[in-house]
Amino acid sequence: MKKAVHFGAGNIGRGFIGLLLHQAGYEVVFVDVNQELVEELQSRQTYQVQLAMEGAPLTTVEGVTAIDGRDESAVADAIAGADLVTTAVGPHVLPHIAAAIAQGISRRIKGNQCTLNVIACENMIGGSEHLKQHVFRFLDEEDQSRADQLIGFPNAAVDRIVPLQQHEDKLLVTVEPFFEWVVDQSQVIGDLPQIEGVTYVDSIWPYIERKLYTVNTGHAVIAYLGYQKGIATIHESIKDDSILKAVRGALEETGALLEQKHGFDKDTQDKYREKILERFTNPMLADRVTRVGRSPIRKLSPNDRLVGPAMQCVEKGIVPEYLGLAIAAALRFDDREDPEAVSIQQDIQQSGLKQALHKHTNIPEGHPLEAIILRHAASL
Ligand SMILES: NC(=O)c1ccc[n+]([C@@H]2O[C@H](COP(=O)([O-])OP(=O)(O)OC[C@H]3O[C@@H](n4cnc5c(N)ncnc54)[C@H](O)[C@@H]3O)[C@@H](O)[C@H]2O)c1
Ligand SMILES: O=P(O)(O)OC[C@@H](O)[C@@H](O)[C@H](O)[C@H](O)CO
Repeated sequence: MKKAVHFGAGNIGRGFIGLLLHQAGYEVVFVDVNQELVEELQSRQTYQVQLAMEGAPLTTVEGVTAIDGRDESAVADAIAGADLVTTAVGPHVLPHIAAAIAQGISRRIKGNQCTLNVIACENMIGGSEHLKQHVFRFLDEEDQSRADQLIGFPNAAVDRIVPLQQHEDKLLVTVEPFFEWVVDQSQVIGDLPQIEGVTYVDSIWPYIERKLYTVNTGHAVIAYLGYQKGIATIHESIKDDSILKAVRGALEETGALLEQKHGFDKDTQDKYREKILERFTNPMLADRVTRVGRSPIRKLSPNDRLVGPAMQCVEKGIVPEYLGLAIAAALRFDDREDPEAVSIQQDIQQSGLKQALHKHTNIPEGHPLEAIILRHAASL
């Protein structure tokens, strides 16, 4: 049986990647640092996935196990014998799993010449390449040159809304019915992993930008504006007329950018946007605005879903009015449970909103986007 090592037994790990890998005939070994999750997976070796729709049956994922991520040697052993490695840990965690992956690669290339692909399934542009850079820091020159020939790090875009789980069964995971997993085949080394549900494309760039700047931009606009209005969930927030207007406005801005940049035709992009807005209305997900708005420092960073497209819009002559509104709302996101939100609020208190804006977004002083954001921030 083929073996896949998957880092992150959380929502996307169990509810999407683990499920598809299992259905493709892989034995899935999860790596996680959450001891409770690891022990449950080790003892039960099975879990269930539930679709967020009326009357949907449960799908059982069997033959899984887990390794504690702190046991680097055990993780490296698993990688040495794996056919595929995937991750869904969050972008900021990738540097922390790099040492174990490097150790596994090093053991593996000394023992065999089999190719391996490592796919980061994170909401970020160039996630697998980014992971590769971290992994290569732990390899000597000889291993680096062999790894370059044997180990692929194909970039990917993953899309499936998986909210925070609140079941008595700690492993049960509720997911939306829709999913999309796109992988850059030009970066795969060896045979393409055969996984039903994975779409291989020649260049991932347009797909990841379209996903991040539509699904995640739209999600962020709703989350930050919903939070400002004291609304708890995404599906309730999108019922508010002013929020619906703002998310449509922001997605028209990113849509115009994507059309100019990647040549997506307007009709296709309009249909894509409407499908996504419909996904956000699913009440059975009960997806909290605090989950979707989580980690605002990451979400306000220059290459992420708000500032990234807003800056590019300005360059292309598109006025990012609604993106600017969402950036202002993100700066006002003061969820005390979120360490990044707390840190931004401290910066605002100490140095003022304008300084905090520059620090977290890298938007230059005097840039047209600055004025749009400050105007909206003053009225929130
Ligand atoms: N939830 C979604 O709707 C969704 C959809 C698409 C993509 N994503 C992306 O998937 C990634 C994971 O998101 P999630 O919602 O599943 O988060 P999550 O918090 O549910 O899962 C992350 C898991 O990673 C584990 N982890 C943390 N540090 C680790 C380490 N050093 N080694 C191994 N495991 C570690 C955590 O314990 C947790 O179980 C993120 O990049 C997210 O943007 C999420
Ligand atoms: O996971 P994040 O924090 O990057 O973004 C929050 C949500 O927008 C995200 O998890 C979506 O649910 C997901 O990307 C849908 O595919």
